[in-house]
Amino acid sequence: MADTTQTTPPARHRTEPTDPTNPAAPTDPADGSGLPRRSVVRALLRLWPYVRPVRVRLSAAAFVAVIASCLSLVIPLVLKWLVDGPVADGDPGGVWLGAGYLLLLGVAEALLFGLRRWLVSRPLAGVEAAMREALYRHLQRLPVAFHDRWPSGQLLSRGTTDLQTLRQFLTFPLIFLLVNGVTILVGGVLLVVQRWSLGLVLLSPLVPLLVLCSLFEAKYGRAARRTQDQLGDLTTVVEESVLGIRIIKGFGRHRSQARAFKELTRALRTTELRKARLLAWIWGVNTALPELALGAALVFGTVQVADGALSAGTLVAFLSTALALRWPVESIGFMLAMSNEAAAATDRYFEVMDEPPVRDEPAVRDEPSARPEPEVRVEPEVRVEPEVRVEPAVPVHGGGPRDAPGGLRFSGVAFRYPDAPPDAPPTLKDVTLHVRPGETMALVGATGSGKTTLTALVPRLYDPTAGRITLDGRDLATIGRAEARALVAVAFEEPTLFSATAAENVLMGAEGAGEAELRRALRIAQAEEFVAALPDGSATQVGEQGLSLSGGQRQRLALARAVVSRPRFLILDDPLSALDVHTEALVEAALRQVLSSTTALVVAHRPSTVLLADRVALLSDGRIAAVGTHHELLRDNPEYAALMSGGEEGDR
Ligand SMILES: Nc1ncnc2c1ncn2[C@@H]1O[C@H](COP(=O)(O)OP(=O)(O)OP(=O)(O)O)[C@@H](O)[C@H]1O
Repeated sequence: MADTTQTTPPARHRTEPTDPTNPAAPTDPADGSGLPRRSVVRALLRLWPYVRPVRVRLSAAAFVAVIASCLSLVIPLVLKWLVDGPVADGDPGGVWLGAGYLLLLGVAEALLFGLRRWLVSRPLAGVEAAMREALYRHLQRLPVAFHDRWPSGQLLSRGTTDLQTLRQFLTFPLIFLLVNGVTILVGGVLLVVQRWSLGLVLLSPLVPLLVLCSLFEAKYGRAARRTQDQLGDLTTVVEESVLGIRIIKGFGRHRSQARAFKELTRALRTTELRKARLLAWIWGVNTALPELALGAALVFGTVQVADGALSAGTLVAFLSTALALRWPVESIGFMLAMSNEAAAATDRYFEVMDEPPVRDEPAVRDEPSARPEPEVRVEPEVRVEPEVRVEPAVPVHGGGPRDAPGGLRFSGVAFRYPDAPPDAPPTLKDVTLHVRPGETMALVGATGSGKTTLTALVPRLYDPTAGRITLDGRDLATIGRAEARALVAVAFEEPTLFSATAAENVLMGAEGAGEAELRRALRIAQAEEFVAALPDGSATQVGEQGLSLSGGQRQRLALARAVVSRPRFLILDDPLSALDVHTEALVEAALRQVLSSTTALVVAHRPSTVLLADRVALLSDGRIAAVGTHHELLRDNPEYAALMSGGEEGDR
């Protein structure tokens, strides 16, 4: 087989025709797509680890199919015997016997093809399931940065349509390319043996067909890849439209959204039509050239029979063999098309599978020498505001001495998103902050200042690019991700609920937690009452497939999930933003009990949330610009006062 395409692995712009990861990849200028080409066989060979467990069944199915196909070549030989023997001799008994043989051969062929399908159906469905499971498992282990980069539709289409394409390839073209190849070879030998001169006439289109097929394959491969990418883009748009249906309707954007969708479907249709044209072209060529050769052989053979140089039976057998080879030859274009689609699907599948997963092991070993030195990047012209380190006016819950080793400590932490533009400054430049054991620290900053980014470093959703974070004196880089996530619980402003019951959603936060813990967590999050009022209480299905909950109800369930495990460290990213003032006050009162035994970092936008905290840290320009109590910062820090202005009224 010749070549197919491979485009750029990840991409927000899936159908961009360039491959930045491989600028030297050869392209086919004639195609005009600029897409690089890649060996179909090399791509498909990567399926071997998944196909290996079913290799015996697959080989047996191929063997059975080859036998069935070759049986069809025996039929012309029986015909020859029938025409030259019983028919020529006027022997009705012999004719009935011949008809019986033909019927037997036909039935045997049908049974064998049925057996082939039975042999492969179940194991290949298993291969598809195993590949899908492997993809899902791998997606769970890929870093958050990967998911930031990849559109969800591209991942969805890889896990659905691409894997379906692969199963179809393994069920049909993989076996039939072999079967057809063997049938054409055996049939060709039979033709030449029966009458070499006629055989050569019939086989004369072979070389031009091979050349045309390889041309077809190269072009079709690129179109196949493009279609699958466009399908992924389309899936992304559909998914976003469904998830954002309220926004689309609310802003009356359904027309523009429909227009954008139409453009994508048009682009997909254009590529599909290109594929159809290519397929029609190769199908036409694969039919016309052999038919022309067959016509020529028929004329040539008839002349030979008329001259008495050839028996009528031999000509009938010859033509029957030629007709038996029609389908194997005609279908080659179709088989190549499916193989190219499978190769493109394989490439797309392994683009994700080849992404390195996050390893659940410490980034560095717990040796002082192995720890990365905090990289303090302070540009001389940028003045860092001195930290207002004033002892809290209110007593710190369970607080230790000022420089106790425990708690949560950031030392010279810097962070840049992996997909940030190269000239963009890092999101966090030099964050140094100590949240004492048992202390609740509010994190305040202008929008986009990096608060969410900083909190995401604690459960190791991302690792800092420089500097160090310690949990109770232990370097986070020396703690495995699983352990870090057992120590740290998080609740985000955007509460995500899964298609599961309310109880299951909450208990996701603590392995092995029971009913008592569930009740306690729901009580703290002020969710007990509304959960009890759900049709099946905490056993009510919520999330995407379940009952729709209000934003505040979702936030409270997410908060319950964060506190259910009584975490050592709690990270809350503005988790009360959707609550009314009254409920917020109740949640805060209950949270205070939890927070007194937990070291917490709470992103806050409103003074009411800030007042939950013992102290407040102001994040500005990628650094902690000030630390103090709410009132101290209000008094001493104009930036903080500006951020908090307007929210004071009504707060305690
Ligand atoms: N995945 C990402 N890749 C690249 N840049 C990102 C990514 N996520 C966030 N950013 C950028 O990092 C900066 C800080 O974002 P972050 O969400 O941490 O801010 P924030 O202080 O939490 O904002 P807000 O108060 O509005 O929630 C922003 O400029 C944002 O554009």
